[in-house]
Amino acid sequence: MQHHTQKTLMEVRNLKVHFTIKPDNAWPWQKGHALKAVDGVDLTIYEGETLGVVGESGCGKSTLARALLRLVPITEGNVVWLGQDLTDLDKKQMRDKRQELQMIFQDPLASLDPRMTVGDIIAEPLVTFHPELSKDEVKSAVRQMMDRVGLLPNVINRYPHEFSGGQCQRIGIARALILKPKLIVCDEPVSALDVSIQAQVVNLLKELQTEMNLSLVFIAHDLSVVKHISDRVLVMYLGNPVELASKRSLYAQPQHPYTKALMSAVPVPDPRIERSKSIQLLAGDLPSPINPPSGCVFRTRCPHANDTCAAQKPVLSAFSNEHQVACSRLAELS
Ligand SMILES: Nc1ncnc2c1ncn2[C@@H]1O[C@H](COP(=O)(O)OP(=O)(O)OP(=O)(O)O)[C@@H](O)[C@H]1O
Repeated sequence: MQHHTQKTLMEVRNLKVHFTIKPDNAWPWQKGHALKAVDGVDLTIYEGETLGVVGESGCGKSTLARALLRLVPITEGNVVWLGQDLTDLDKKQMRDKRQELQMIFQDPLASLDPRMTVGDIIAEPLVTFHPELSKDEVKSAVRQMMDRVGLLPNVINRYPHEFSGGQCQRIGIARALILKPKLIVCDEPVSALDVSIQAQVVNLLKELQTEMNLSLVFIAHDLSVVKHISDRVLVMYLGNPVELASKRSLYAQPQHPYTKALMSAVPVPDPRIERSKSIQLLAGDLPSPINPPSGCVFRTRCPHANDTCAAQKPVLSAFSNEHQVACSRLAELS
């Protein structure tokens, strides 16, 4: 598989993020329980690759994204960045790492400071980490980056509210790239944008990735959005990884019943077909991460679940050398 020859940037080991529920926000039976937003993720991120992360709302994608940059407290496990465990670092050391690890957010306007001009927003990380640079040097770096992401030079003194969602996301991308990071975690960067704009932003990220040898973690709630940009895709369900594979293998032969259901929900020209198919395949509601099902967390919605699934929690295991699946019944079903 292609990535075996690539350098490892990040190694995520048994990562768990559990939130404590504040007594005021909880029903009596929930008190003292943890909300298991991410419950045991193992993952390697290679240099220059794009890893898509997909799952429905609430499955823990955003929490996983934030945990990779330690923007949420990590309950258990490790995030090793270029051989160094980020969970060992103090605040100052972690802040310094932000030069190499950046994030792009879902709501482009909300993530930009409304009182700052575009030029200042993009310059800020550079000014913070490189106080030695002259004003002219900063300005020229900002102009270059603006050009690179498709913003015209004459907008440099404007404010975020004057821009469309797509342009705001370009500003966010320029800001994330100005320090030439190695990894960018993109948390649903196009979900809030018009469908007609989504492809432009995805294509821009892909171009920049190739040009700068960036690695991207690209989060989305449906498989069609990550298909174009990803080298590998991780499918999450209720805080757990259910399938991790090369793009080719995942889309050609999805193995996990949840992934198969997601595939069927990928928009098709006739909306009536899409709806009836996804309902048929994914019956029932998403269980609560406060009280997840025992064993396999997907079993309550899985058409193939049996007693083993209730008793044993499956872990990602090799289906082929480029494809891992967490399903106890894989051998019988595939
Ligand atoms: N700070 C927090 N405190 C308590 N619970 C949280 C917190 N952040 C997230 N959660 C909960 O963790 C679970 C996972 O949330 P997360 O936002 O990671 O999911 P997601 O897959 O990104 O969903 P979405 O697509 O809606 O953003 C949810 O049940 C959510 O309510």
